[in-house]
Amino acid sequence: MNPKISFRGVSCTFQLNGEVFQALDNFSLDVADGEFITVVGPSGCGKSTMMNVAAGLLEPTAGEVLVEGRAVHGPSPERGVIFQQYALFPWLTVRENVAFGLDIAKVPEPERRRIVDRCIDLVGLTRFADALPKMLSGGMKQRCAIARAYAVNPAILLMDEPFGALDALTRVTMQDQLLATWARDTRTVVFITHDVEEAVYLANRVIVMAARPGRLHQVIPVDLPYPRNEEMRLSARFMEIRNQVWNAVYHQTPAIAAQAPAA
Ligand SMILES: Nc1ncnc2c1ncn2[C@@H]1O[C@H](COP(=O)(O)OP(=O)(O)OP(=O)(O)O)[C@@H](O)[C@H]1O
Repeated sequence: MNPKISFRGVSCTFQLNGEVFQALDNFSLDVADGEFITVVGPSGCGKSTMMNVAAGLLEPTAGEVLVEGRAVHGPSPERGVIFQQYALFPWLTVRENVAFGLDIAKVPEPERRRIVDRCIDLVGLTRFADALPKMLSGGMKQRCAIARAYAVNPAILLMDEPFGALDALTRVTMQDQLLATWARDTRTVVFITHDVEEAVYLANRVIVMAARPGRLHQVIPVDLPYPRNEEMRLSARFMEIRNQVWNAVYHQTPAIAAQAPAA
């Protein structure tokens, strides 16, 4: 079967203080339709750069990203993007923020209301539907951003550390909600995280990147069945894969190993 997303030899360079800096070097990866992949790696290894190319927000210096065989040259509603910074419109309520993409797509009113209510409910913000973003906590803002991305029902979700700013409990709940949504309504997901356990818990495959230059380091399949649950986090197999990902991330080089947090 043809991949949903295909990174083909993607390289990105930036000019930094008059010098050429290689943020991503010859990155190639196929992502299958409906696959959930997570991306981990040391800071500065090009994770966001890779995602920005897939989102169509950045043109690569070499190579290309194909979606269903078509080259990406700009953003598209088929690719929903969620960043750690919530990027909500401060003057719109939660409901209006979530409805934003549907307004642009001219989805008629009864249908729009149904979708907005469902997405707000999915992220647990029903009581705050008429609140402005300034009245929400960080976690609630992020849930609103996620509801907004879900509302336009993109075939591909590109998520750049979406749960990074959430407290531990909200984060675990959001992981389960994301997997439940994905199981009901399968999309292709590319999810960047710094959290190795989160990477293993969510993914079909964990992509480990390396830095200087940013590149693909290892692809680690996660052979745990779905639906995943809290008990699995304590299973021997989960710990085994988690340790494999941990070693791939933090023992790439002695310099990175020296900075590694306690395992
Ligand atoms: N627009 C830019 N101009 C110059 N350098 C850039 C630009 N964007 C990214 N870089 C550099 O490219 C490298 C990769 O950045 P990127 O944000 O993709 O890494 P990352 O793996 O997502 O990092 P982190 O985990 O810290 O978020 C970094 O060294 C960064 O400083």
